[in-house]
Amino acid sequence: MTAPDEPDDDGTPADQPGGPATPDLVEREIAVEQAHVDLVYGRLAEATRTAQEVATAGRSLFQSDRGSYVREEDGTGLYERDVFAFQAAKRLAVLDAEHEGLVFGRLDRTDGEVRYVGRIGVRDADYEPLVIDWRARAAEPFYRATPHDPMQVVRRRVLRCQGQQVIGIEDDLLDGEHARDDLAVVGEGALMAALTRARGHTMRDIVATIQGEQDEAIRAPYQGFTLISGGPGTGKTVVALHRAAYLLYSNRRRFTSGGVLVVGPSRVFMNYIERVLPSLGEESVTLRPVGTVAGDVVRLAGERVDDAPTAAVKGSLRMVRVLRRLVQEPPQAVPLELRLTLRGHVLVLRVEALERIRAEVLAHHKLNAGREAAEKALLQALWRGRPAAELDMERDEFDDAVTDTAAFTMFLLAWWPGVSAPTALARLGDRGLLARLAGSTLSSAEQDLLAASYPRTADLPRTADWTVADGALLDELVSLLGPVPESEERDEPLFLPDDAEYAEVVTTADRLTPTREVDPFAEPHQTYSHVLVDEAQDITPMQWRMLRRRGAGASWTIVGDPAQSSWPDAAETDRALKELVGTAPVRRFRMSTNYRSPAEVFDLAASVVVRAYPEADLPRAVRSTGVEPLLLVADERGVAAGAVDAVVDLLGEVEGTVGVICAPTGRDEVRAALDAAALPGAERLAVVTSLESKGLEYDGVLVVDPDRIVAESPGGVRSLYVALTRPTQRLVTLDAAGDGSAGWRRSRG
Ligand SMILES: Nc1ncnc2c1ncn2[C@@H]1O[C@H](COP(=O)(O)OP(=O)(O)OP(=O)(O)O)[C@@H](O)[C@H]1O
Repeated sequence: MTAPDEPDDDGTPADQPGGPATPDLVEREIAVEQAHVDLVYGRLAEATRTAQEVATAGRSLFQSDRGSYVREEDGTGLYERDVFAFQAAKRLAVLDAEHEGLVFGRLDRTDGEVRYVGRIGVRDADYEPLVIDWRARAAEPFYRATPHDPMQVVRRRVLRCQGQQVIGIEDDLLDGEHARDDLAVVGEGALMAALTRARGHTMRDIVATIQGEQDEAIRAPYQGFTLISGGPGTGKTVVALHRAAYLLYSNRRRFTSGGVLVVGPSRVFMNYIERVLPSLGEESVTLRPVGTVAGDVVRLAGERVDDAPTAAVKGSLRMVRVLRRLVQEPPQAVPLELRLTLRGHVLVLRVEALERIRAEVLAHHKLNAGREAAEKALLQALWRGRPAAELDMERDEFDDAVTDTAAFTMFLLAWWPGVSAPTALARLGDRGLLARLAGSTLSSAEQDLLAASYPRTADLPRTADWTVADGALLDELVSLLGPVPESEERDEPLFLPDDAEYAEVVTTADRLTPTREVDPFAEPHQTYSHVLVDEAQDITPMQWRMLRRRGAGASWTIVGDPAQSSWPDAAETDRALKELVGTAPVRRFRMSTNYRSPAEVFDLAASVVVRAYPEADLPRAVRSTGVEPLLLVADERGVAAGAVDAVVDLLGEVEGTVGVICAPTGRDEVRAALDAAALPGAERLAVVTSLESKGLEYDGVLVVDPDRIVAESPGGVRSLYVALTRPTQRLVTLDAAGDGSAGWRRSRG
């Protein structure tokens, strides 16, 4: 591509590389870029029209008009030629609706070539590229070139657009030596411009300003495990999402047919990130909060959370042992004896024999797949115990006669019923049974907690009652029990009906074509060819097992920061992750720059976390606002009233969102006080717990009663660290006690 015509140069020194940009110059440069952007949109509009015409004409010709019959191969050729344009136009419609700017970058190279970079690749009628897809190799220098290693790029330009209008440009001069005299350089730098803009309620893509170290992680090969670490605000989440889009681009066949699963901490978080992939033109990724990953095998809402100590028991690897014992238990209310009459003779199997048979069958079969084997074993035992002298029968005849009796058939169904995972898990509410199963595995206090979380009612817990941690236990049970035979599902069905509502932001329906070789009875879990896990520091060992079932043959991207963990036993999660990785190849990337919080805010947060967690990976903040965090103390009216005052000020100080972060037991009171105050600008406000604030960000943040957050979270100070690192602009804290006793302040390093 050659450089588009520059408008007439008025010859002022301001046009020289590096010189100050006058408003005139900026306007003229914008006009140049607008001309190219118009060309691209014009080309796409033209391609859409042709594709639609061909589609319509082709359909009518093939369907009815025998007179103007067109040979099939001609029609196919027309379709093929325009399918690309049609698909591109369809994607553009998505992008247009979702996002500003299909074209966002330009590279001026030392050899005079100009390359435009955009969300998708577009060619002109002669097949010359008008825009290169950001994921293509030719676009790499846009993200990697630096003044130190310019990669043949003289000037990198970022275009800011609103719809199809170019409204701003930001340049970096990377190679002054090779710059033409008339090469203009304008703007303050695209990154800073992007970072200082106010935030909305959903995350934006960063495709125009991806930084070098981020780009390396995004474009890393897919095989094995890619582990991305870094402190708060270093872009781990956006990098992971752009990586998903990159993998789909560079290995489309593999990943669209095999599927990509993105797992995050909560539904709020998934809603926050859900627009990033569509804005990059990717609709085919499955997004799931970790609480509903098991939604493919059991019905669950996965919204409720257990209190911290209970969640810790349910997440521990020790639960595997408890559940294995649970499935060995005879189901509730099974008959203790088999007794039937055959040709006047009474045949009996007593409880000891039955227990032996059950254990033997379960040693080789999952419970729900074991009934046939159980039947055979019962027949064998009856045969061995028959009065052989008096009952003169061949074996086949004997078996037929026994299985024909109603007593045997009814016994078998009652003694070996199909058991669903929810039915099995609910039995842990039986404290006596739990003591038997977990006596040597869980402490008595832990058993109490577990039993109390499954109330003993006549009915099963409702779908909405299962907690996030229960999801992994139910999943483990499905894998231990196998699917319930369809004919006898008595409670919650194992497979979801078509209209089931579960939290899948983008469905995989398209992906699951009938050609997939998955036998749902052999392996009920949906599997994926790439699994991407965000906030991995909070994935419990039981949840890692659940995720592993979704990605048995997958490649993985795992993103996290141990210093933000809310799991009490960091070593145990670490072990679980190591077990998952095994001997597979591992690639590690560390993100080192905090793009979210100003230095003043991050310094405070860092000083708090290092005391409790000295090994925290502290990034360098890229911005500074000159405004120190405000540390307030509630007066005699209490924290809720103090929070309302502080929020009024914050709403006035920042343009975008304001987050109020509370301890779990304090949130409702603060929310009620804010609701009652009915503040103008309340639509910009969110009141959340520190757990719920994971992965999110707000322009202004009020952290209410930091000591209480530390006290109520299993992650302790690490949970407070999460809260303190959410602001993009302003941080305010509000202590409850006015006597200077706030522990978190005293413990600052
Ligand atoms: N290259 C970039 N250009 C523009 N903005 C960026 C860039 N990298 C990151 N950001 C912004 O920085 C903020 C933090 O990014 P992100 O949420 O991905 O960080 P994180 O490392 O996942 O944080 P945490 O661990 O705290 O959840 C987001 O607003 C993101 O858009």
